[in-house]
Amino acid sequence: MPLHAHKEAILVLEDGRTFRGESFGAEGETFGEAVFSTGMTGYQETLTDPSYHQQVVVMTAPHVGNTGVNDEDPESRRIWVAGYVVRDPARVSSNWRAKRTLDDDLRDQSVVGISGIDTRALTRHLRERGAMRVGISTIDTDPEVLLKKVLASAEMSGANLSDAVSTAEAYVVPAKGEKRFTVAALDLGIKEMTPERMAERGIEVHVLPATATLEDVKAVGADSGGPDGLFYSNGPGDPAATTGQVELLQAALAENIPYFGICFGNQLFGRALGFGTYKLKYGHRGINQPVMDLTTRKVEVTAHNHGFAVDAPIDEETKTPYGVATVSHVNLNDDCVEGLELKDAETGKLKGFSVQYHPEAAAGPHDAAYLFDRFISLMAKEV
Ligand SMILES: NC(=O)CC[C@H](N)C(=O)O
Repeated sequence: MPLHAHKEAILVLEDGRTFRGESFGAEGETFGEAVFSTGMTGYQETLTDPSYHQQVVVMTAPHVGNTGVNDEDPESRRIWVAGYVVRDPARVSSNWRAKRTLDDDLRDQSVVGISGIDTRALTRHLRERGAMRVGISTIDTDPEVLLKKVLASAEMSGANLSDAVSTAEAYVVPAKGEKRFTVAALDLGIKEMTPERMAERGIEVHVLPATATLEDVKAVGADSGGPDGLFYSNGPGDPAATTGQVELLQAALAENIPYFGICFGNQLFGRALGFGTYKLKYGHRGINQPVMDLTTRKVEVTAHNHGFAVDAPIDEETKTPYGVATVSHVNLNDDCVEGLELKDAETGKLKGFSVQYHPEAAAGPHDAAYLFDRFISLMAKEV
């Protein structure tokens, strides 16, 4: 199926750098934080990851859309990226699962994109200057006009976005096979593959809205004494702008509810333990990031999507009101904190852990899937 006829489009960064191309997906105007993803596969998973809410994603892979869009790979109910930037969109979808083209899907979901851009130059610019606000427009292609609007658009620092992407109602993902544990999972922007990975290990997952209280958490599995564990998902926004969920986690830790967190859930775990968070220059987004598990010294190749990180000392124990915290994983590219662990100060038993990357990684790699088994061991009190 050929691409639709496309209009002239313009992309303007907040520092004034301008790129011209043609519209891809919906026509119109959009704003967000410009970030780049180095994943060569998994564009459907990227587009539908709620953590990308209010971000304009630049794909470094030059040819995007080859396998079209199917109904199995979305990570949530819709596309969340605020805009999409590609070099060369595929003109045909070549996959037996494809139901529509990427161009059509972006149009149907009113996602404004731009193609024909020198994405290598744009990525190099973002690497050198850092992630920044951007606008894409097919409505007014005067860079001066668009720049003014970009400068008036929302910043990512300080943005609290979880409520906007979270589920309105709690729901249950049943355990597959024999049910072993019941977990309360706070949806801060959860990806569908996360409860799935738990369910296939015998966990009944009660997904709760981001606004859930300690009572809501404790009501999960109340007939068998409350939840076996608490999980915090990935999600968009600045972890420093969140207080309610940090306090909820502190209250849960004080009650010794075993904890597992992914990505935003790692950052909020860090904050609950008293660490700060900071904005990375341009973040980690892709599926080939090398991370070392500091306990085993084993290196995993992992999927990432984060622009913030936890500020915690590596190779040092930190005493907290909830136990002793340590950094469990680091990124080998930039030594950034990629995982945290909390142990009981007296018994040395694990109380909670979290990682900054994505062990559920629907588009792969699956090196980190062992972390879901670790959550099982934590709830079974084996570690
Ligand atoms: N995927 C995530 O959970 C991202 C967390 C946070 N919004 C960040 O950008 O760092």
